[in-house]
Amino acid sequence: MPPDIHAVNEYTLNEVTNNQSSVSTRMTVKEYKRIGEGAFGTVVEAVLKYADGTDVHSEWLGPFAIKRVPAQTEYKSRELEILRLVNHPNIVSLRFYFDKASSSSHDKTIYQNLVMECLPSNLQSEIKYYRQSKYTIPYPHMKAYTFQLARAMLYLHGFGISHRDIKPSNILVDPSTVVLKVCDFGSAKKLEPNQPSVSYICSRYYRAPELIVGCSLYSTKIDIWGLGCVVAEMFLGKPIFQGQSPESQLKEISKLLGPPPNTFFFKSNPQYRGNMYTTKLFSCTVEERFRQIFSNSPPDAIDLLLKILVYDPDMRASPRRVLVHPFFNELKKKEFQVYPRGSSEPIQLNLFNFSEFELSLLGSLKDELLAR
Ligand SMILES: Nc1ncnc2c1ncn2[C@@H]1O[C@H](COP(=O)(O)OP(=O)(O)OP(=O)(O)O)[C@@H](O)[C@H]1O
Repeated sequence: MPPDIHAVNEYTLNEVTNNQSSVSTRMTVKEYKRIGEGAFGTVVEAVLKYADGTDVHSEWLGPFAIKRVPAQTEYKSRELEILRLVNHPNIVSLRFYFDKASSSSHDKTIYQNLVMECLPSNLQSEIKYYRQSKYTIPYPHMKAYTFQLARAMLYLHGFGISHRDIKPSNILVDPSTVVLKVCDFGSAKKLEPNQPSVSYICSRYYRAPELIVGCSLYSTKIDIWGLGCVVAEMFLGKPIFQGQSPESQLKEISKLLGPPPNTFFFKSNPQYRGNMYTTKLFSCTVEERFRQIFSNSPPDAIDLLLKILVYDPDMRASPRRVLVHPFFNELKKKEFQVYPRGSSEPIQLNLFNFSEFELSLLGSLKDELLAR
C-alpha cells in the first residue's frame, strides 16, 4: 500500500491482534493522516505491516482507520466487544486491535486502538457536498443508502444491539461504489428486556422523542428514529429537527408531528415534568404537514417518513417494514444501476445478498422483499 506516504507516526508493537484469527503478532503501524476527532477519541488513517521477520508478510496493508480511545479499566470495552461480534456488509469491519501507551511522557493513559477498514467519506460530508451546489444526493443513491442503513439496523437489532448514536457523521459511505457502512459503536449496547438504560444518549438532533422525555426502558426503535432523521436530512439538505436545547428538541418535533399525545408521556416516563408542547403549531393534518415540509420529495419517500417519524416507538416501522417499503422498489429492478458521483459509467449494486440470519429476521416478509 501507499509506498511514499509521509508517516506522521510510525511504531512497532509486539502484540497486534488480528480480529478474524484472534492471533496476536508483532506489527509496524504507520499513521499519516488525522481523519476524525470525536468526543472520546481520535481517528487516524494508517497502514500496517507484519514485523515478525517473515518475508511473506512484508507488504503494507490498508489503508485503515484507527480509532484511539482511552482503554477501559473497570469494564470491557463495549465497542470492541460489539465490533468483534458483528460481520455485515453495511457495518464497518474491525481488522486488528491493540492497546498502546500514549507517546507523550506526561500522559500515562493506555489507549485502545481499533483498526478498521477505511471509507473515504460519510453522509454528513455527502449531504454538505451536494447542498453547496444547491442539489440533494441523487434519489437512486438516497434509496441505496437508506436500504443499506435499514439492513444494518435489521442485523444489529437481530442481536438486540442498539447503536444509540445514529447520525450522518457516523454513517460512512464510499461515493464511488455507493456502499454504506455504519461506524462508531462507542455508544452501542445490547438492550435487555425490562433492564433500564441511560436516556442521555444519542446526539440531540437525532434523539427519539422517548429519549428526550427521559424514558429508560426504550427499545432499538430509537435507532429507527435516527434513520428517519437521516433520510429527512438527505431530502432537505439540513437536519430536520434542530433544537437549540435538549427540551426544545421536542418542540421542533411537534412542529412536524403535532403535539405529543398524553399517552406518549405516560408510556415513556410518567415522572416527566417538562414542557409537553400541547399547542398545535399548524392547522392542517399531519400528512399535509409532511407534504408541506417535504414539498420537493417524492410521495413514496414521504410515506416512508410518515411510518418512521412516529411518537410511539411501538407504532414506528421496524427495519424489516422499512426494507419492504415501495420506496425501494426501483432497487429491485434487474436493470437498476447508479452513476457514482462524477462518473459517466453506471455501476450495479449488490444490495440483496442477504445471509441466512438476515432472511430469518425478515420472516414472513422475506418473499415480498426478494420478489423481483
Ligand atoms: N472506518 C472509518 N473510515 C473512515 N472514517 C472513519 C472511520 N471511522 C470513523 N471515521 C471518521 O471519524 C469520525 C469519528 O469517529 P467516531 O464517530 O467513531 O469517533 P467518536 O469519538 O465516537 O466521535 P463522535 O463523538 O463524533 O461520535 C467519524 O465521524 C468518521 O467521519
